[in-house]
Amino acid sequence: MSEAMLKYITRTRRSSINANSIAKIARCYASFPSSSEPSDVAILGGGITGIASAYYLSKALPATKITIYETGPRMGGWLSSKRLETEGGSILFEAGPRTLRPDKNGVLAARMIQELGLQEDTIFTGTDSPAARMRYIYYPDHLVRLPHPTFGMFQNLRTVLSEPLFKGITWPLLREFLIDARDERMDDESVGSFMSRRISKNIVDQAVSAMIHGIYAGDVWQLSIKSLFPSLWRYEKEYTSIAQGMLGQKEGREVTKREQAFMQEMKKFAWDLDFTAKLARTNVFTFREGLSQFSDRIVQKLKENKNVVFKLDTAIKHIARNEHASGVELRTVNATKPDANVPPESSTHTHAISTLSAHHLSAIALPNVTSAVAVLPLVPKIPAVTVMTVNLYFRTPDLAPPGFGYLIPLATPFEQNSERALGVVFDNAYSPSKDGLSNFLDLLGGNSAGKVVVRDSSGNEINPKRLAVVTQDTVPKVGTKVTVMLGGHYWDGWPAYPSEQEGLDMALSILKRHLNISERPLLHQVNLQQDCIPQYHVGHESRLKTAHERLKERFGGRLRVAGSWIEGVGVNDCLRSAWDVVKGLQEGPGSGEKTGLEMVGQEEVYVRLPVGLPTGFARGKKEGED
Ligand SMILES: C=Cc1c2[nH]c(c1C)Cc1[nH]c(c(CCC(=O)O)c1C)Cc1[nH]c(c(C)c1CCC(=O)O)Cc1[nH]c(c(C)c1C=C)C2
Repeated sequence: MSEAMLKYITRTRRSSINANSIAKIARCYASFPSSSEPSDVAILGGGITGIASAYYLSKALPATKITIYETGPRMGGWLSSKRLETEGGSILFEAGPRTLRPDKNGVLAARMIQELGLQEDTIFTGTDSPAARMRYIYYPDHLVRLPHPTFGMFQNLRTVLSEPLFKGITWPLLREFLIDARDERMDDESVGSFMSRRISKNIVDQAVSAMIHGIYAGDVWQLSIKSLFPSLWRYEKEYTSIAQGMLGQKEGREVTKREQAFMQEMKKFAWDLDFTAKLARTNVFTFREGLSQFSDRIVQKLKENKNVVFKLDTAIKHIARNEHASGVELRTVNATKPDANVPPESSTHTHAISTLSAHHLSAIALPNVTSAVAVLPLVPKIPAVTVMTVNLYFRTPDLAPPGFGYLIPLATPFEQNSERALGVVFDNAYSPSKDGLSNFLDLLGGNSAGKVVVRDSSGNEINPKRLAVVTQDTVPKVGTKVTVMLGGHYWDGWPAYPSEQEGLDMALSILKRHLNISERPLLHQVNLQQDCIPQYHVGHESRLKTAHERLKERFGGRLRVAGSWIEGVGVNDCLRSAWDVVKGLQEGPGSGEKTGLEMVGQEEVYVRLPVGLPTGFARGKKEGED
């Protein structure tokens, strides 16, 4: 019996119990969902975490009513792909993330692709492609191609010995295993501090800061080593050095029991083995219509389900436990026509999953009373950075070198990066056009008629199926497509951001200086993504633990959280966060203790996987196989 029911009965007992009140109790009992059954769940936020949570929930608990509340007019959040028309076709631009990786949490995206029948629209970029092998850092005044095993020992050695990028890095890296492990009492530190303590400050300023720009657009001197690279943090403690920790993995990779259980669960899925074989050779993947096609397909699937309701253009003003503590109450207004005279609409749900930012959630969870007592925010402050992405398309092909793109480290002199760019993505690398393949594809008609046989450069006949490549851009002759990334931590505390025109000018100036591109772009799109990447600053884990305690205390398991501020900032991490929060809801016992953050900072038990054991999907089985 619920806490609310008990309260009701106690109150009723004080007065006389008669037939009427017994009937009232019975009615009341029937209207209360059993203690923690998630029969009516509100999902706050229609970004990728929100819709993935709805998707997993609708599969795990099909009878549950799900309502997704989204402030904006569309679902998908930061996943935003747009097609721009140009001569003879169109070019697809991504404002936010553009590719996904199949490894680790990527197994969830892979699984959804199969479940949603998206394989035919998936663009796979191979592990042996230029995108996977050729990555660059701009330092101090030119692009440096990073060493890769496929370039051979001689070439790699030459790069390391001749490039200023590697100055003050190579030797400290080799003797890292001699450096003493940290003091036991140290609870966290910045990535920059950890790496300079164990290796050198040069490696931080010249290299690690670049990598951190490419993932978090953040400041290496503020971000937490414990939250961003937990295995490196652990190797130092358990093995006394990073090098020895890595060597230790040769006997079999160590994973937490939680990860092992997740992988085992993923393996039970009835994988299409052709698909997983492709994924095993894939570095990154995307879709014909960009990453929005992925979120759109999830939404389309959800729309087929009569238990799922979408509330677009609906801003949540307030969230609290309802009167009987048997659920949560939301107060919402129309986001397009906010009118102070129209009272907010109220709705009650047995549970809510918030996929909002930590800041947004804390703002709507403030108690509705004017009180002199300051109330602690539900989630302690987790900052976020703003990134401006500038998509550009030039008519001339190959204006950028082959490869994924380049990153700009902190150490790059100001005069080489006065615009404070973080890096540039060469979008052609993962998004091929029909061009180049078009000759082959034209021949295909003849081939299927038995007239023409297509051969590769070694004279081997090419299977026509191999040529049926999915492409994003539809122009007959592809030009150069790049995205310049600006801002991030460099813009922290700025009262205003550059305008679209200023962003465009800054991007063109960077490309002129770094790649000598002076052509005017045929197409461009400037996207200001405000507060798009949460920053896991030093102490992040303890902030999450605090949030867990407050959520538990104030919402008793009725409000759960998921999103990019919890398990990682990538799309795959958001899917994992959605998966985990739904698992938590599905597991009845102890649900009042659950918040979506219950796994944070737990004493982890590690197990060793047998050598070469692949990730969750790679050993998939056909349905019915043991
Ligand atoms: C809007 C800009 C973003 C920057 N980082 C991310 C976004 C969305 C998130 C992110 N980017 C990467 C990862 C690692 C895991 C992965 O999925 O690969 C994460 C969590 C790697 C990455 N960085 C860039 C690209 C194209 C990718 C591949 C994944 C993706 O499409 O986002 C380029 C890049 N991203 C940022 C910058 C400054 C940058 C510079 C070249 C910031």
